[in-house]
Amino acid sequence: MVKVTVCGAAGGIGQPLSLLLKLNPQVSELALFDIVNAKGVAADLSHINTPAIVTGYQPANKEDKTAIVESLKGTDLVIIPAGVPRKPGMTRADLFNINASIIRDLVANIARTAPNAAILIISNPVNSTVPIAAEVLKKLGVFNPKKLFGVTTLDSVRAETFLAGLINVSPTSLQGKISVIGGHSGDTIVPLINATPEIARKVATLSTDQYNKFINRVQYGGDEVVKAKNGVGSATLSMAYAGYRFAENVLNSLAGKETSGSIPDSSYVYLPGLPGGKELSTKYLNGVDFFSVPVVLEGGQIKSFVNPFELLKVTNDETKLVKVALDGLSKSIDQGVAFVTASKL
Ligand SMILES: NC(=O)C1=CN([C@@H]2O[C@H](COP(=O)(O)OP(=O)(O)OC[C@H]3O[C@@H](n4cnc5c(N)ncnc54)[C@H](O)[C@@H]3O)[C@@H](O)[C@H]2O)C=CC1
Ligand SMILES: O=C([O-])CC(=O)C(=O)O
Repeated sequence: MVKVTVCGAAGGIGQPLSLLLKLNPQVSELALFDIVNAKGVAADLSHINTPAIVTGYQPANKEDKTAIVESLKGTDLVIIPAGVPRKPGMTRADLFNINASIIRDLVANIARTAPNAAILIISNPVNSTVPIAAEVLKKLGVFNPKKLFGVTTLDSVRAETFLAGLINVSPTSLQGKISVIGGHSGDTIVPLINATPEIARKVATLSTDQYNKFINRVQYGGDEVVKAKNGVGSATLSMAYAGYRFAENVLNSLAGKETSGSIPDSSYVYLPGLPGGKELSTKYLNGVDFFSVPVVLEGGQIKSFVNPFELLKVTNDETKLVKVALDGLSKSIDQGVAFVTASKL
């Protein structure tokens, strides 16, 4: 019996993500929360002949807290794609002003109603919204760093797709063979494509220009979609796929299935809360505490992480990318932490 709650379920990501969750036979209850149209989406999905019972929760007005509380009661996993997406010309950081308070308030409700749930944050800027969530959970005394995940899977999905085209392999075959670490925006995204000898041999055939273009495309893949959608939003379908891929990892771990032997999917996490995480942060990350690393899951939470610098092959070029990433990350993390410090919960 697993209950999953999606906050922002009626949005561009929320709808296809909820569809994919409805198809998962492990999900017994799917609670859809949104400030608009959650009931409509729930009614629609509820006709699909899979076991999950789908319910929609929508507040009657701004003061109404019943809907969010009911959607969260007894939930095992909360996935959050609530908030505004980018328009052309905006960076993810430009979303902070609106999305920071949305995440703060949703996570405060989770802390009070479902403190043991695993939380997956999709809303941007992920580099700041995850620190916001962590600070809220800390302030309310229920922070479990093993259960807070920033969803960066779309960066891996893009890296697998774009690299496959360059080295002539099937994109699917690259899952678990390469890795993406760091954060989730522009130059904080660091693809590690030499992690396994088999792929590193093929990568060695790429020219410097091909390599640089590949890195840039993964780092700015989000902009490619924002531009193509031309004012209508950002990635939704590929994100729903990526979010589901990570959620499925969590669901599988809840069902007792072990993370497979290849490199597991990364997530943006609070390292000092994980065994060996503070050492990783101090030794390799200049004290930056939030970072996306491959995570091994067990029972719906993080069991351990793969230290990329000790267990995966990180080249000199990739080390330089990490240095650049740390700069941007520390600013975004500080901004998120300061926001919650100044907030009344
Ligand atoms: N982590 C990642 O890799 C990615 C993150 N994103 C981010 O995901 C977020 C959502 O994107 P879209 O689904 O395209 O946007 P959207 O505008 O289509 O949907 C957002 C939904 O959130 C709802 N919402 C707003 N405030 C809410 C609240 N307080 N509680 C519950 N629901 C609320 C809206 O009513 C709407 O249905 C954006 O911040 C976007 O930047 C998008 C793509 C990739
Ligand atoms: O680019 C955006 O704003 C949405 C996003 O995070 C992505 O597509 O990676």
